Amino acid sequence: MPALEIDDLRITYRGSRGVIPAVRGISLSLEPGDTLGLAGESGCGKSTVAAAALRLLPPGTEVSGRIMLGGEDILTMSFGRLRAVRWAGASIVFQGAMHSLNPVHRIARQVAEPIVLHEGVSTDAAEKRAIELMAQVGLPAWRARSYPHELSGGQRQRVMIAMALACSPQLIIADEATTALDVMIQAQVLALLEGLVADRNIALIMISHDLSVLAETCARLAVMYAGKLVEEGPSHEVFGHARHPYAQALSAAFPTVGDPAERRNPHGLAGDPPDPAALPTGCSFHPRCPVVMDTCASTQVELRHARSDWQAACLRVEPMAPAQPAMLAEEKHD
Ligand SMILES: Nc1ncnc2c1ncn2[C@@H]1O[C@H](COP(=O)(O)OP(=O)(O)OP(=O)(O)O)[C@@H](O)[C@H]1O
Repeated sequence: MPALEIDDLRITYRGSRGVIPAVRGISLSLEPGDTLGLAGESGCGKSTVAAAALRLLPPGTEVSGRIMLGGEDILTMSFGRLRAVRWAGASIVFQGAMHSLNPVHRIARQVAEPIVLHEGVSTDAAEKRAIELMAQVGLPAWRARSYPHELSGGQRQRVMIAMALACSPQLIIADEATTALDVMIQAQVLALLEGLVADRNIALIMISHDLSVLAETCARLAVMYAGKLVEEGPSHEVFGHARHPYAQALSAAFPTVGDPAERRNPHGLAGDPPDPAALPTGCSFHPRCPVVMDTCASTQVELRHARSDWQAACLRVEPMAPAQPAMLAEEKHD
């Protein structure tokens, strides 16, 4: 059973800024142990997808489609079940989550909190587990008695990862979890997270605007633009050999993992992403596309398979030929 299955997810915010269709029909599937990097410029809807996966969107937000976490429907489950699923079924490490540690409580107590809440064990037993978890994320036992302000940024982010792992979820979403850290520490924390999820067969979605970091950590990459996926495939193909011109531009903007000196204009493109409340017609990327064609302004392009494991939403991508009837007959015969 997939750890997470998202099917035709659509999310619209309604508020003082008007109607904002932030996510416009996204489908994703992750088996246990799968790692997926979700990339795209600011405002393309990455965090909205993450928040939806745990039903953390603001009240009044319109959501349609289906989000199945380990076979359970997140969008329709009761609040009681939802409380049980958060931390224990899936957990999110947000950008700057390290600032959300409670300054007046010692570290061990905070890591122990979800364990007490979800597993009903005593505080002492949970703190013992917390210290074991801290060792697994590379923090010495004596740090258990520290307060958050006594830890460096990297150490606090390790604490957040320990909390995310505490109740053995089947899915972890890391949303720009290491962006605030310096490059060396970022690499250490990412390697740690990668190892921990692999050991435990946890599915991981890692969100970043930096495609090179995602390609290093995740087996597959998905690139979002204006609320839609524009490309999805194996990391070693999408990073460096992308089919969609937007994914190509993102790859070119982050050519080398973790080397800020090599980073060119992070957009690598003229202009900005469109206002989600006033999207261009046809392909949303066409006004910025370096290889735009006349038909792009009038044609909505959905993801098409360039290969069985690789999809891109661009008219220039030659769709894979459909399987021949003779081959199908042979498969049936087998
Ligand atoms: N609570 C909200 N109310 C109204 N609009 C929102 C809300 N949260 C996000 N948005 C809008 O939805 C769109 C998608 O935002 P989202 O934060 O998901 O993008 P993102 O790709 O994660 O960007 P970033 O990398 O900057 O976090 C943006 O236009 C954003 O302004």
